[in-house]
Amino acid sequence: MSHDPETLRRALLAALSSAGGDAVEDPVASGRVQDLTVDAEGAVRFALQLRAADPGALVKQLRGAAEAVEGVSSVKVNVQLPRTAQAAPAGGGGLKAGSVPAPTPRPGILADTDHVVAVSSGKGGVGKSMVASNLAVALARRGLRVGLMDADIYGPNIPLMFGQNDRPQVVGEKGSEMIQPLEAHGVKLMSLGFLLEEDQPAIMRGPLVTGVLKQFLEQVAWGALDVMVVDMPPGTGDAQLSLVQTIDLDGAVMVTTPQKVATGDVRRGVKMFERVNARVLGIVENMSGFTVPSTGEVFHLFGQGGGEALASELSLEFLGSVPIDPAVAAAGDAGQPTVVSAPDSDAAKALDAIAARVWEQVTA
Ligand SMILES: Nc1ncnc2c1ncn2[C@@H]1O[C@H](COP(=O)(O)OP(=O)(O)OP(=O)(O)O)[C@@H](O)[C@H]1O
Repeated sequence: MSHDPETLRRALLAALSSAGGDAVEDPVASGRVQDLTVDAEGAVRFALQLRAADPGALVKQLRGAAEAVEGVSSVKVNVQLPRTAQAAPAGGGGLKAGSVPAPTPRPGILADTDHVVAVSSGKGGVGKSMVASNLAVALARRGLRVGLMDADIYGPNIPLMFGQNDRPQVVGEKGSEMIQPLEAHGVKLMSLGFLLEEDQPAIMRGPLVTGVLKQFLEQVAWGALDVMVVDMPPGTGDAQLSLVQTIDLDGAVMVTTPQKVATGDVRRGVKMFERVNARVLGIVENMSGFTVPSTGEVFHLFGQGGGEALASELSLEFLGSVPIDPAVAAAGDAGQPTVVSAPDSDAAKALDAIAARVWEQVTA
């Protein structure tokens, strides 16, 4: 049965108006639902401007209400997060002239994923997996459909950070089986760590790495996602380069610590992304300083300001800094990313603001 787009539009606006319930001001009347379009096939798109006070489930509720309208075949919500003071852009706005690839439909791999963001670092141990995990969970808590792929197959940390070590299920007919991602804290997860024995090291050569990851991307039943976060292998070698070429990124977040040596590695990482025309969204400085809880005194154990200086030198956006916080390490070990385990900590607030800014950048 075909539906007149204008009738459908009216039905949609009515459904969206009341979808948030009493706790939320009517999202249509308040002008936060924008650019609603319906095509002849019943494919619906609209933008939703979130506010800081909105419940995390609001996007889901609105999407569900739209999907329930008769005649609607699919729903895409372009979620716009509230601006955060902490994540105000600095430096050159994150873009290098000429390095932005034209937006192209994602062919085959991740066809149902709107945006793909890689989290990368020039070297190991700087907190890349920690940033990737918290980024994914922070975005999921704002109602987005989020996937997290642990592509750090040399040391897959994501299962530990999410407290997950079950083996994923394989579903579907013989010959077209798909791996079902696990889910924790609202994020769909896949990691080579789920498929390896605990003490089995994942030592592979470059081409094998790419093969395994490509298979991951093709054979995992991710479903429709607003954003996929990819925890990249550390370093800037061939494996990383070919992975970047395989996944058609929206952009990369570079994680560094404040030391000089670490910023040198990031420089190489940024060059790698530029070589394949992938956009670098900006730089996150992790382990920026330690505040003594009893005195408030701050110790810059690993130096100070390296990430910000590097961002400005490379004309990249400085996305924010995450302090050293024992709660961050404890959260990782306890299987709960910090934005869940200690949401009021400075580290969690910084990570949440970074997530909001990253989303703003990929949807701008
Ligand atoms: N801001 C922080 N405060 C305290 N501990 C942190 C912080 N950031 C990271 N850590 C801890 O440092 C360790 C390394 O972090 P993580 O595994 O995220 O780094 P990585 O760059 O992904 O490392 P690898 O290269 O091994 O994958 C973890 O134990 C993590 O909990």
